[in-house]
Amino acid sequence: MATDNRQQSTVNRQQTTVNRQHTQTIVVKIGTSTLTRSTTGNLALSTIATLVEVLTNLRHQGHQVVLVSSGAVGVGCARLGLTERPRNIALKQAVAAVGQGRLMRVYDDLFTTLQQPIAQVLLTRHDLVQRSSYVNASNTFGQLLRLGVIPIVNENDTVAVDELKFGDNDTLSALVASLVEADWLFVLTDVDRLYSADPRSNPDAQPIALVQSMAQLTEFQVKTGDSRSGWGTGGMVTKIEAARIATASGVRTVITNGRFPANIEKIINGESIGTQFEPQPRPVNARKHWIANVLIPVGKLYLDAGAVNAITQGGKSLLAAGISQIEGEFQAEDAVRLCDTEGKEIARGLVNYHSLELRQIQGCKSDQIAEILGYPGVETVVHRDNLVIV
Ligand SMILES: Nc1ncnc2c1ncn2[C@@H]1O[C@H](COP(=O)(O)OP(=O)(O)O)[C@@H](O)[C@H]1O
Ligand SMILES: N[C@@H](CCC(=O)OP(=O)(O)O)C(=O)O
Repeated sequence: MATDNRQQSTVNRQQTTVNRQHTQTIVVKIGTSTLTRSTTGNLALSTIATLVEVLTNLRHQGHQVVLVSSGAVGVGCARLGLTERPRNIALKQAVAAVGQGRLMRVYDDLFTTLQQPIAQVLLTRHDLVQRSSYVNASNTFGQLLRLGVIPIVNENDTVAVDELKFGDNDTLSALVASLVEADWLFVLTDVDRLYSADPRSNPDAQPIALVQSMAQLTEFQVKTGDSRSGWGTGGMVTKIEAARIATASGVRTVITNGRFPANIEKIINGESIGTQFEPQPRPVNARKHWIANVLIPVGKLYLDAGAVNAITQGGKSLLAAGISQIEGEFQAEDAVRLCDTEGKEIARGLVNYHSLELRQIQGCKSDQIAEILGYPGVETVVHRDNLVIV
């Protein structure tokens, strides 16, 4: 009997492994340069139709799929006869409102032809920096995926305020991939892969097939410049940043040409197309991962050598006594960078004091805090539960 149970549990384990291999969560990001024709600004219908077919096929194979689609501004411009991306924020936000509806109409028509339900999810960074709405968004994605729906995500451009913007959908796609604990993130663009330099201006740039760790990019001497296609926003810089966030969340990331969506399936099946970034182990502590990768640090604390050592080697909380200098204005519970004496970031965390209070108690012993501030403050400036070594 015991042997039977053991055999059954081995079979179950094997079954789970097989199921896991078969059921993967795949996030695909498509940029404006792939969605639209650069000459007219019109939608590249054949590319979009092929993408819709590929994503629906992946669903039929049992995978969970999320599409992060840019294009609201580009499509809105084409609809309104504007020939370049508006710089004025209010105009851009108005144009995005025109384009987003049109974009979803096209997706819904195409996916409906294949009986694939979709959902529109518009997010701002603000939605993800609040821990409660981050968890809420995660639950909503979970439900949509269990219902077999393909969520189509974009930044909520019409309401996003400058300070709390993703700004580019590459970063948004990485944060979504992390949120849904994806296995794959495909960043589709108008070049076939990452090169050692921008291939538009450097014909000798070398293609890069595999990046095992982000440190290798320095080794390969990758240059990204600030070049981007006519309608794109981030260029290669934001795609690499997306790969950094996603791989740190345990998500295998691929940069590849969006003109051939069928390559997505080939890549999942092991073909070497595009540039693949190998994932790190999935973080065990979701809250610390959120602090390190989702929050935007608003201040900088310089620490003395003793504090650096206590935090990095001793796993201790940060005390006021170890702070030598403070940069920026922040509220209690904002994210701040913790730096060594040279200004190199060593950790990130949620600070327990307003910057004005912290300036009064920096360098002081914890038992002096109550007297200086006139009320008993907390002992730690950044508690170790809210602190992540970077
Ligand atoms: N090292 C590099 N390797 C590949 N492409 C690069 C590199 N540096 C810059 N680029 C540029 O990045 C562009 C893609 O970014 P972008 O225009 O923002 O596209 P998307 O609209 O797909 O987000 C490419 O057309 C290319 O010219
Ligand atoms: N939210 C914007 C996306 C901007 C953006 O990141 O564009 P892209 O560089 O083409 O992926 C839009 O829908 O136009």
